[in-house]
Amino acid sequence: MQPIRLGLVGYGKIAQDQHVPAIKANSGFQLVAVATQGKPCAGVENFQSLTELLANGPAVDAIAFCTPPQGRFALVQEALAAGKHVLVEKPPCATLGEALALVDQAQAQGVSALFAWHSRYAPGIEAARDWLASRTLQSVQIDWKEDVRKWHPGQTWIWQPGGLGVFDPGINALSIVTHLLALPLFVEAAELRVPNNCQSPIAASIKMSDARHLDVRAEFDFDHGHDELWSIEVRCAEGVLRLDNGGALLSIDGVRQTVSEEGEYAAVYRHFQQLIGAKASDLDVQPLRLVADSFFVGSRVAVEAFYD
Ligand SMILES: NC(=O)C1=CN([C@@H]2O[C@H](COP(=O)(O)OP(=O)(O)OC[C@H]3O[C@@H](n4cnc5c(N)ncnc54)[C@H](O)[C@@H]3O)[C@@H](O)[C@H]2O)C=CC1
Ligand SMILES: O=C1O[C@@H]([C@H](O)CO)[C@H](O)[C@H]1O
Repeated sequence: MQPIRLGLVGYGKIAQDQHVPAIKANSGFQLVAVATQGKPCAGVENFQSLTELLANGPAVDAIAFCTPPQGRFALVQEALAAGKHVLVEKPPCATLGEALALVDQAQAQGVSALFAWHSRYAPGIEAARDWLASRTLQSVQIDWKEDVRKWHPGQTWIWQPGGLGVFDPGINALSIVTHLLALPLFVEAAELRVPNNCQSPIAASIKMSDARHLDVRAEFDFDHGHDELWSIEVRCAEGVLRLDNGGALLSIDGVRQTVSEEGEYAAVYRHFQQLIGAKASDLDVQPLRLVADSFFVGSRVAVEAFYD
């Protein structure tokens, strides 16, 4: 079977760290062209824009998007209009409206599309979801804290409108929790702590609940120490489930559980390949809705300026 000919737009940090290695390790894909505004990708044809890639580049079946969320909507629209399958990094767009429009356009075009919530593919997530399915949940505590200087060095877009600030990593925790829980979550209150030289928060506290009044709390921090804290604790009547290291580690009542050995991005691309084969799509906007609602109801607290 011929490999899926893949173009990639936005050869930046995550494309270099995760996407290109995962593509190269999956014989179902062949990376044939890159469109980027930064350094070129070795070994493939490079273009300054998606438009140029589509017009003058090699034939592609699918496009992976690793650009910042601002401006990504028009790029994905262009690929869909050209009949390409699309894999879109999180968050899918800068606004919920854009994401919903992409859902409709992908369906109308009859191509496969994936909003790639990469943290949902962490090794412990499916085992955690299976365990929780038959338990009586009482509360959820999310602590998602990392150093923006480590994970987004020099990236000014993240502090601009649409860049989400600390919700850029925090949305990963929301993508896990919305995958683990059976009922939709609602934002009851939020506090967004915004540096006085930024347009998006550096830290946030969020209180959420569901129709059964489950108590879900989240603490996000982008100015954390070098050792990340990416943990989710679910207290149930039957015991306590913890996901640590972004979902790579799962423990139940303090006992470490056996989890998948597949990495996040290997699983993301395997899923994309399966969707294309099945002429299907996977386009969940719930994590982005929770971020939007946090911005709607969140109180703003000005904090000291942030400098990279
Ligand atoms: N940095 C990280 O650790 C992770 C980032 N992500 C997500 O991946 C996305 C990108 O993040 P990073 O790679 O860190 O950002 P980045 O700033 O390192 O890379 C973005 C790339 O897109 C290119 N670009 C921007 N506009 C373009 C356009 N119109 N056409 C072609 N290329 C364009 C830039 O030249 C740059 O190379 C974000 O949505 C982020 O949330 C996901 C997982 C981890
Ligand atoms: O999606 C993201 O993941 C984190 C970090 O790379 C851990 O995976 C990053 O801040 C955010 O963009």
